[in-house]
Amino acid sequence: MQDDLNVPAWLPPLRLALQRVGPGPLRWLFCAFVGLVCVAVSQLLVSLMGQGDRLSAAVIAAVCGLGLAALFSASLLGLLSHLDRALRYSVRYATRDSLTGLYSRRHFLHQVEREWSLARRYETPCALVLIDIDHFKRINEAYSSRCGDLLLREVAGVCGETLRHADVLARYGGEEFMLFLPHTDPLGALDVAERIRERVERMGYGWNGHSIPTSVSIGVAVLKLNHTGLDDLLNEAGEALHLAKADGRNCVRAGPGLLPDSLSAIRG
Ligand SMILES: Nc1nc2c(ncn2[C@@H]2O[C@H](COP(=O)(O)OP(=O)(O)OP(=O)(O)O)[C@@H](O)[C@H]2O)c(=O)[nH]1
Repeated sequence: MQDDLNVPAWLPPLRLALQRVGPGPLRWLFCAFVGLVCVAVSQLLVSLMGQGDRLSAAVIAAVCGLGLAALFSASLLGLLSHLDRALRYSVRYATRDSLTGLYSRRHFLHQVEREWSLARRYETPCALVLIDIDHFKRINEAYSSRCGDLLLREVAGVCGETLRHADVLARYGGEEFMLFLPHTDPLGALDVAERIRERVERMGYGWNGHSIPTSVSIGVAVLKLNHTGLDDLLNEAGEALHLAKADGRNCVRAGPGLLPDSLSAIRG
């Protein structure tokens, strides 16, 4: 899913143009401009005082005018380029988690609230998948929090590996990831969750020569007719995750009423 960048369409071509000119030529342009202004002012003064050659003074003044226009354009491009970069930077930091590069919780909720309303209005299926790394505290304590940080990045990468364009993945909390799947029925959502669980189990994370067995517990919930807000879906995903933890971790559990009992527990 794309960021809401809100960058005007004319900014990128301008930025490209400025990048082509580059900072070095811009500096030379500025020096040339200052030189031209000096010459122009002196020639205009000479011309106004009725001395010297009026034609050459006018030509020099015109050249200076062009130089001024060129410099003004270049400065404007520079300024726009800076603004564009600053805008992209601030959008990225407002919407992304700095460690994993995934969406932040706030941005996720903002995006998903809209998607959830659409799904409810048009009665299309959608699902929430809550993913939590097992025994993460132990890993932090045994191998350092740097090791934990890198593990978070790895798991984020695995979670994002097979997503569709419309799916929304976020770092939801410390060692928790949340995945919203629009247009996805319960079996589809359970399938995605199980694939993520398997991939994490197989990813083979290592730290300083130690192999660290890694697993995730996953709770899955889907939109139901009796849901009145996104919170209902979030709560059900949370409940399913608790079930997965209580059932020994490294497994996927479905939220209440999502599937018949015989199907609601998938063990990895
Ligand atoms: N390295 C690192 N650790 C974090 C980060 N955010 C939260 N944590 C740690 O994650 C740990 C989460 O611990 P718990 O909530 O007990 O979960 P757990 O140890 O995974 O236990 P279960 O979920 O029950 O399997 C805490 O020790 C937090 O300090 C982070 O950004 N980096």
